[in-house]
Amino acid sequence: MIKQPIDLKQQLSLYLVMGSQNCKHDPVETLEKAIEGGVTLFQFREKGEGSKTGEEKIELGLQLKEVCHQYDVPFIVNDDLGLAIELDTDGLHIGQEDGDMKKIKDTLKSHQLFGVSTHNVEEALEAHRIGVDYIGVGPMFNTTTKDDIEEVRSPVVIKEIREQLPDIPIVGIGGIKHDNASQVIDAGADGVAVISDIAQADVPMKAAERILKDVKY
Ligand SMILES: Cc1ncc(COP(=O)(O)OP(=O)(O)O)c(N)n1
Ligand SMILES: Cc1ncsc1CCOP(=O)(O)O
Ligand SMILES: [Mg+2]
Repeated sequence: MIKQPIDLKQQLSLYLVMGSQNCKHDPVETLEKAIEGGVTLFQFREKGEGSKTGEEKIELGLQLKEVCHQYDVPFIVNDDLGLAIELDTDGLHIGQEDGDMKKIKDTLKSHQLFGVSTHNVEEALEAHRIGVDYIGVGPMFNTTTKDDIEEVRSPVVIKEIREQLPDIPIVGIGGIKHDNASQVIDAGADGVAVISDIAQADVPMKAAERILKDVKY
């Protein structure tokens, strides 16, 4: 367990979401270099074609958690409540289809952050009512990284959610790159969540630095 963030909004600034299937280079090295480039939060999303399962997934999760903790970056796991408990992660991120939000929240330990994906104002209001720590909103732009995405929303949906929920920590996701990240921040997000622009980069540290320049806090 690491110290919980002093300011979660600040920790959301540059949220790297990644599994081994997303990486051009070795995932442990990719994460380390990306953190050196400024990544502030990490989500282990080992999912889809080419991803690891079973013991291999657990082993990689442990290695990535260790890297995160060397740099005081919280380690969040995607989808997998069992893994979040087993690895005693710093948090869990789930989507609308990933289970009963309230029950999952009640199962997590008090130090564990709870993030939920939302696509519109109604889902965001419900997540807020349940008491999630932050919401992911997307897809902001076109992406080929995830097959089963909902329709592209654009940063306008963040503006709408922000008007209703002035204080909730928000991170945008989906097709975010260095040349469009500022649109997401300008709409009211506290940060951007990124997969391919960092994990597929030739030099992940430079890619992270480049996006971070557009993310003010
Ligand atoms: C920060 C963040 N926001 C949204 C998502 C997407 O979650 P979900 O809709 O459950 O899809 P999968 O990632 O599980 O395929 C996310 N992972 N992180
Ligand atoms: C996990 C996820 N959820 C909504 S879009 C998306 C994929 C984001 O990947 P990329 O940053 O490569 O577009
Ligand atoms: Mg999910």
